[in-house]
Amino acid sequence: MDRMIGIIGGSGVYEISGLQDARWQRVETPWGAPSDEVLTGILNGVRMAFLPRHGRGHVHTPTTVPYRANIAAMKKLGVTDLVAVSAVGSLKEAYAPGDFLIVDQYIDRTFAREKTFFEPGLVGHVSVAHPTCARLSAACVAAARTQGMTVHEGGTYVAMEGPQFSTLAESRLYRSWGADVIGMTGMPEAKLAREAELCYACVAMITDYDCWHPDHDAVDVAQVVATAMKNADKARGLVAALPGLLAGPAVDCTEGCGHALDSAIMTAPAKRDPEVIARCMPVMGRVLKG
Ligand SMILES: CSC[C@H]1O[C@H](OP(=O)(O)O)[C@H](O)[C@@H]1O
Ligand SMILES: Nc1ncnc2[nH]cnc12
Repeated sequence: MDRMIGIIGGSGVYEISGLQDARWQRVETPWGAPSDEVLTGILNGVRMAFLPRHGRGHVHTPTTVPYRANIAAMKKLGVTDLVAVSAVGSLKEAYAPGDFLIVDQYIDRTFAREKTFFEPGLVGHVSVAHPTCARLSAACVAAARTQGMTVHEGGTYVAMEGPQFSTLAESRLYRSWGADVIGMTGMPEAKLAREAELCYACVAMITDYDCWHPDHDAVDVAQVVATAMKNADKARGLVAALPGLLAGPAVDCTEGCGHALDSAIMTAPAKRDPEVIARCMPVMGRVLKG
């Protein structure tokens, strides 16, 4: 099998263009339906799957996005390399609206979401010390450079519950922690991708200065949408450059993403719940089979 690229599109990115044999298809998972149908097709010889995170027309709040179904749908379609595109606020002067940042760390402040595929009857713990795939992230940086984009390599994303934007005190607190950008959807997406043994990278599109910057108005949806629209073509250019950088057979990722579950499962085989095993098979089949 060859590598397959999955794209989860964030606010302002509800489709990708240029796919051969493009079709929107329904995918069902044990965790229900994903945010929308998935657009599949071929781009420059590489199989692609695109899913708008909030659904076409933006129907899901950051809390109600069906994160488990989204990751499971990508896995089920055969995706090996999953790139998330996310609109974010900047927490640093040097990261200006219109710039892109390839995230490599997260602070997870979300609290009202299902964050794991594991459940009683099948308990496991994966490492998220390095929550993104360095190989895939490097490809995203290279793809951004082919488009002449201003791209920052590595940075910490604060995932907040939302849907309200931050208070000034919160924004200042996150800055004091040294975080770089803030958004509402990066978690639990990255954690679930790790449990599903997918390579995951996050292309953060900076749309605003949140509310801490003395020279800029506090963020509102109009600002986010205007900057996202202005930069959507750049994001699409980055996506179009990925197949040329990632094409090839689906050999094990050098970063070990495809083996995240090797020593993760704690529940003794005799104590595992067959129903839970059946449910988790589409995402953890590699270690649950046999
Ligand atoms: C439209 S402003 C807030 C909204 O935008 C970001 O979405 P995404 O991460 O899917 O690009 C942010 O996380 C919020 O969900
Ligand atoms: N300032 C901000 N806070 C949270 N999510 C965002 N998405 C885009 N800008 C944001």
